[in-house]
Amino acid sequence: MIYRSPSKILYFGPYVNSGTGLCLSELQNDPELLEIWTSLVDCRNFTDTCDENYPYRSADGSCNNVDYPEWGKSFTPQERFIPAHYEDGIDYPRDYDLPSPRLISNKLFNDTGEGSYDKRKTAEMMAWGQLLAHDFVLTPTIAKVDCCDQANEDNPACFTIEVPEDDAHFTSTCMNFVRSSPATVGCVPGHREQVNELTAYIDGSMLYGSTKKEMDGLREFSGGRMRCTDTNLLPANPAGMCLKLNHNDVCQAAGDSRVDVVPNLGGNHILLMREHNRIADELAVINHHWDDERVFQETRKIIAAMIQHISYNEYLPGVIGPDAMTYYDLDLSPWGHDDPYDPDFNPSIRNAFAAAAFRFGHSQVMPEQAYLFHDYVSFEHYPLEKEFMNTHMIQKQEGKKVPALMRWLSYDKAMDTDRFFVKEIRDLLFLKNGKSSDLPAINIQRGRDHGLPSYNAFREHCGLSTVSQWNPNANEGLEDHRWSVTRILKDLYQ
Ligand code: HEM
Ligand SMILES: [Ca+2]
Repeated sequence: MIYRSPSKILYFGPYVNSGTGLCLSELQNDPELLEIWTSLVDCRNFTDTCDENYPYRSADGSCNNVDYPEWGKSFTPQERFIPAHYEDGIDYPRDYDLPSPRLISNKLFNDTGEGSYDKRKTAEMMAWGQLLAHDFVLTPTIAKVDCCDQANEDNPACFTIEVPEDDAHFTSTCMNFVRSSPATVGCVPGHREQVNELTAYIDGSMLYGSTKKEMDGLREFSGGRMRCTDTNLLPANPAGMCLKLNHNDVCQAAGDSRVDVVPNLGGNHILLMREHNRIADELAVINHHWDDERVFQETRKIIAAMIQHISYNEYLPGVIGPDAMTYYDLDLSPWGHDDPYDPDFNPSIRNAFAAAAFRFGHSQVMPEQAYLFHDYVSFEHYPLEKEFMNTHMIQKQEGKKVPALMRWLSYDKAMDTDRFFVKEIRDLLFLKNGKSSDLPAINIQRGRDHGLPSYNAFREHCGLSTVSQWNPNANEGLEDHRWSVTRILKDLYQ
């Protein structure tokens, strides 16, 4: 599997679209194109050899499977469940005749009081989902560009979202959107794929990093420990993009660069870092003969196992329910080890899982962040829109309030998993200087950017009936949707 420098490959799309009149297979054999292609692309063939006897995971996920050393490695293209569907078969998003994602968001996702807190799932269910997502996928975008600026009208990195003129929140008719970095599979010109910058394995890479360089930068190199501040917080990241609204606030350094997005995420990162150091200290005491490397790697192995266990034993049953756990043979054995490892299965993240399915968690996002104090009665609430990229809740009083943040997550409830998204992420995402964005609208546009095929194509792939009529009572109707939802979809897509 080969990953190419994304910013360069971008120019392949416009070249093909510029009316050569050739189809992809012809282009692949066209000497002129191939010459341009080879001058642009950076084919990173995997050249390392795997040491079959090395007992720990590599930092970048390579060599997990010695027969396919690049499977699940960081900086490789994402896989697909079903083939990509672009307008031109190569890289142009399928948006012809499709409604504006913000219009869909207004009609389908707007929480006008129907959305409610989940009766059982704690806020930590949401927070763990986000943490877990940041263990297995980060899809880079091309650059930081203001695509609504006229100067970027023809920028191929841009794919702005059209905002309806009568929008109840946004006054501008343009919402910024930058396309994901392109890549292709195989060392030949091909259709557009997207990259995963992280190890696809649940291996704690949000804590340790997804390259050796990142990992080394986060290690203390003493006693097997991870670096932390004197007050047991994450080390500072001087290059971070957080808000720093208060004098002593700093951005945090972690294995995943999104650590500062919301306090619930930073809090969970701190939890893992502290747990690593707690275990490392204990292992070092009982194993005097172990050096720093041994203590670090053994601890890392235990932490990854803990993350996997929590995810499969507690989180996943909460998400899909006990019946689906059993149906898909996902229940863990109550004792001993299972060995369901399949060496022929590529564990790379599937594009539609990252760009669509696992974003279900955005519906669980609560409208606030909070502290809950020792008495389990006194709260201090902060509106979510004030907390995006804001590390103050974590760093206030040198981190003394982190336990109260984690207590809140373990006690209060997440929002229901449904079609409603709180206004804090639907209207006010990343609010700064009066400008903000809409997360579920971005999710829809991201699906189009990545060439995800239609809902019907996925229904077919999942063994569900395909739909050709709106009437839920008719044959080939949207029978597994409520009529209230079908009606909205019908208005939008008919
Ligand atoms: C306050 C909480 C959260 C915020 C502010 C947030 C925000 C975001 C943003 C801004 C993106 C990038 C969207 C894009 O440009 O395409 C994103 C992606 C994503 N989010 Fe969330 N999110 C939150 C919670 C969650 C939760 C609870 C889950 C899952 C249970 C989740 C799963 C994902 C996934 C899988 C992606 C795609 C990542 C990638 O491929 O790079 N997020 N989120
Ligand atoms: Ca990982």
